[in-house]
Amino acid sequence: MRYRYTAIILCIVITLLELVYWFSLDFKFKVDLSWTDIISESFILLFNIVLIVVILRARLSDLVFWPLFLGFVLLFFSGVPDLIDEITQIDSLFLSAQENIGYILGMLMMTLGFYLWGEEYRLANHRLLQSEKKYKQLSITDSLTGLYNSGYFFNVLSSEIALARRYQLSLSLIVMDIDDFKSHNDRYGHIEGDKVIAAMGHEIKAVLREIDKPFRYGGEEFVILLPRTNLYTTYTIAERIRKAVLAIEFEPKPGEVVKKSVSIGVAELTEEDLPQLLVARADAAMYLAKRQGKNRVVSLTSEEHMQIA
Ligand SMILES: Nc1nc2c(ncn2[C@@H]2O[C@H](COP(=O)(O)OP(=O)(O)OP(=O)(O)O)[C@@H](O)[C@H]2O)c(=O)[nH]1
Repeated sequence: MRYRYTAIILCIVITLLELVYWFSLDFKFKVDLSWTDIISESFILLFNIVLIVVILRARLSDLVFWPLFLGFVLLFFSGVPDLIDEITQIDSLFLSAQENIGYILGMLMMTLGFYLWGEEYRLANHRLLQSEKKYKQLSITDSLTGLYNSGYFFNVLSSEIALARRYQLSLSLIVMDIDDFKSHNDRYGHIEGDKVIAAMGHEIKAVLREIDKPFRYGGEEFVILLPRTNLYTTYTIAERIRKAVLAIEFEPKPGEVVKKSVSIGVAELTEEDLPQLLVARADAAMYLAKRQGKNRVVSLTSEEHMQIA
């Protein structure tokens, strides 16, 4: 910024030198100066002032500022001889060359400056959109697993249910909980526990289709929404997840290989289901899986749920 004001001071000095040069010439004021000439020249002067204030006040990068500023200076110095020519009778080859060359170069520099300004604006806008997208993604993502977080679950659940109802599509839900996780945490520590949760998140993602939405629901609990999927297919997918997860080998201590199983509950949306009821049914199925010995998938229809509730 300091250099920018130095450049302005330099401009003023050059203008003063120009005026000295002008007064050293042999000239006469025009006697037939009209009001329209005076008004139009005043407006050009005003335009110049506004232009330089805009250029100085806008937070421009050096790449944009210098072509614009140089363009302004050249246009300004091509305007000075034009002004002299308007109000005096003078014949100077130097002034006429200054006017024409200054005008052409000034216009070129201004064009370049405005082009670069536009490009920078476009790029900044693009970056802003990208970071907005990134922050939105972060706000709905669980940092440990990379799955969606539980806060986002209920938003998606309502919209998926609305969509399924509107187009008469099936929709299923999986609730999954890691077995005996407390003892794993107690034995190997919280960090090793986190590694299990992260690896399971990764495995769930790998098994699912693009349209399925997995969430980390609580500490060691996951839920998965499966649009356009009936209970039977969901059961098959849940089995695939259970086997894939069970195949992961953890080594929380050197030489000690551990495998972790999961209990899974599965439910399908019925016509009269409220969102909470679908979750409660899949949850009840998961607890049934725990009670039946863990490491298994249990599905519950709404009739079966009513019988055990
Ligand atoms: N490492 C780690 N542990 C967690 C996290 N969230 C919850 N836990 C732990 O998970 C354990 C859950 O234990 P319980 O709910 O008793 O269940 P469990 O030991 O898995 O037993 P079952 O569910 O019956 O198989 C608790 O010890 C919690 O402290 C987490 O983000 N990281």
